[in-house]
Amino acid sequence: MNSAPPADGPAVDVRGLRVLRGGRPVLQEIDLTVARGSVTGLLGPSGCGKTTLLRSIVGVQRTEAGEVRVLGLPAGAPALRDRVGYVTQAPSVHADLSVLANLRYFAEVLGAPRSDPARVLDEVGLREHAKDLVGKLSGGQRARVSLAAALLGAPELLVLDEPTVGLDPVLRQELWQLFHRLAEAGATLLISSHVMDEAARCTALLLMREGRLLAHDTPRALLAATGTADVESAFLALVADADADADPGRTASEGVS
Ligand SMILES: Nc1ncnc2c1ncn2[C@@H]1O[C@H](COP(=O)(O)OP(=O)(O)OP(=O)(O)O)[C@@H](O)[C@H]1O
Repeated sequence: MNSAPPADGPAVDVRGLRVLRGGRPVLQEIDLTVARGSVTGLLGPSGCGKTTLLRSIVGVQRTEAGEVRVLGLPAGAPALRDRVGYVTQAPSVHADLSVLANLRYFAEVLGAPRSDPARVLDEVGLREHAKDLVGKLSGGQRARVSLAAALLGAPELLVLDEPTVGLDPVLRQELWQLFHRLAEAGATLLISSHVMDEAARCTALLLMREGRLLAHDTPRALLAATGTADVESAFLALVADADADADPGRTASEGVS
């Protein structure tokens, strides 16, 4: 008999994930869970594999090995379509339609309530721009239209790829407040960033480097474990540890030279 997936398991459960892109391994031995209701930050330098990991979680990335489960189901399962919202780095909204027309269109496709476009417009602070053509908006405004589209239907998991890039500090702060409001209302947020100072705003952190997970902890526990005062220093300490583990001879020879 098929039992229903547990509603209290992790929002995301990744085991032994390995991904090749262009014939090269870009994710290796990734094991992680994302707790329901968390605001989890996925941090790491440009090119370390953040987007590839997010794509694997939303089920649009071909994987080589391992298992990715989302809300108890295999990543990309049709039943997850309206339960997972995904915002890519490139705006996925139509430039030649107004903001509201875009949101009405996506609401229709998703079968979201008719009142949803107005609700999400308010949430991202774009109500005054409802009638503007998306193509005439600023980059930051366009990014918020993509975010609004992902909020339609109130998905349980939101996967956001660098949602605050190019936004001014006030807007960034407003968006982080929105992320926490959504989490308090029961959603789970997985948010990538290469800006380490955004880490402190997360309830959990995944630190990545060169296709591997370096750490998975709360910001506070990470600072305590590394004896550092900020996440950037913690990251550098973890990198130094990982390098020493990978090449103990280097540290030893550095010690005698
Ligand atoms: N379509 C592709 N074909 C081949 N290799 C790719 C492709 N897309 C990405 N890669 C490679 O995969 C690796 C991981 O890329 P990915 O976009 O996941 O990193 P990222 O951490 O999200 O980077 P950024 O912060 O710059 O967006 C990089 O080395 C990149 O060059």
